[in-house]
Amino acid sequence: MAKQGTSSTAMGTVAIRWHGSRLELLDQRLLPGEEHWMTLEGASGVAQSIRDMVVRGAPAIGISAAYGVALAARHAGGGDWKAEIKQAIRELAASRPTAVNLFWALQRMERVFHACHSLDEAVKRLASEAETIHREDVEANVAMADHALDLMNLEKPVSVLTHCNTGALATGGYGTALGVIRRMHEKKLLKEVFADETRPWLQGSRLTAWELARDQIPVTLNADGAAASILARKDVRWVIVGADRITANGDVVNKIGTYSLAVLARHHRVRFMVVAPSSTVDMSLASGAEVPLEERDGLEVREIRGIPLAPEGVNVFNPVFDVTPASMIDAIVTEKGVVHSPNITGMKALFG
Ligand SMILES: CSC[C@@H](O)[C@@H](O)C(=O)COP(=O)(O)O
Repeated sequence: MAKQGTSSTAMGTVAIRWHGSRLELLDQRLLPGEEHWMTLEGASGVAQSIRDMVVRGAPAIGISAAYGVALAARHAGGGDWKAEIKQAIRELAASRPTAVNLFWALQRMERVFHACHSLDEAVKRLASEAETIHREDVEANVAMADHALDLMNLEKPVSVLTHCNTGALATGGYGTALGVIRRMHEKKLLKEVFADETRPWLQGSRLTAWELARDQIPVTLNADGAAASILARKDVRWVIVGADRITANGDVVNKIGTYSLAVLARHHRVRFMVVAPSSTVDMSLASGAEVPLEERDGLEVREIRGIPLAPEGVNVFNPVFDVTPASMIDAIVTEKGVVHSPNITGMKALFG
């Protein structure tokens, strides 16, 4: 079922709405042209929505999956309800491989599930845990914006460049890297924000430009290939991006193109900041080389909404994430604090 509605609330743009017995997701495949909400009543629909990128962005995927588990409990048949919920968790875990927030949120839900003695208890406690995960994500975003502003220590407005979409659409609200940019704007410390269009899925042009324009934050959109020239000519002080997984040595896995930006930033002596909640940190993996990097259908590169951009059937390599080595990053900002010049020691000091 689908319906229209507004994605603006008193706290700004939102993309996830929970109503107790159903979950509503703003269909990000259709932005910026159409604001269309999908209504999900079961975990399978939520898993499909994550796979198809109705909802995307690491924290938003985790939050949606948590609500998916809550829905599974609510609609469990009453017979072997435990088996039904376990199956839902398995299905949600198989939706996308890279963002660790998905597995982190499912583990939290699983812990609560294992402590429940009846279906009634599971229905209540799983819904409440999903709401807590959602609320804590927004709180983390606000805290990260504070830490990032302290780190930048700005005395006058500066220009920044960002990649992909890390805003309210990608999180529970406010955003990670885009939350920092939002806060810079609120404090009149933002001169100009350049947004990479982010081929092939166009999270920058379709989502970031839409979200910033909607919140009346001026944005300048650029083709990904223009980033080098912008860093060379436009007095950009910081490149600010999000993450899908940060490993124990401080390597950052994020949207394809992040690594190239880090190389460019280093060449132009522009500082490079990664902003992500601690739910994105995976201390169980030693380095980015161990992270499964999702590859999606070549159709995403070959065409846009049915319009061919390349010869039919041409071979395409479409990895949608890359690994930025820790050595190329100036700071990782989380709600727990900042890791400067990340390495295993700094990561362990903050994340154990
Ligand atoms: C706060 S969102 C951080 C990341 O998830 C974001 O930069 C990103 O890479 C999103 O990828 P996507 O494929 O759109 O889910």
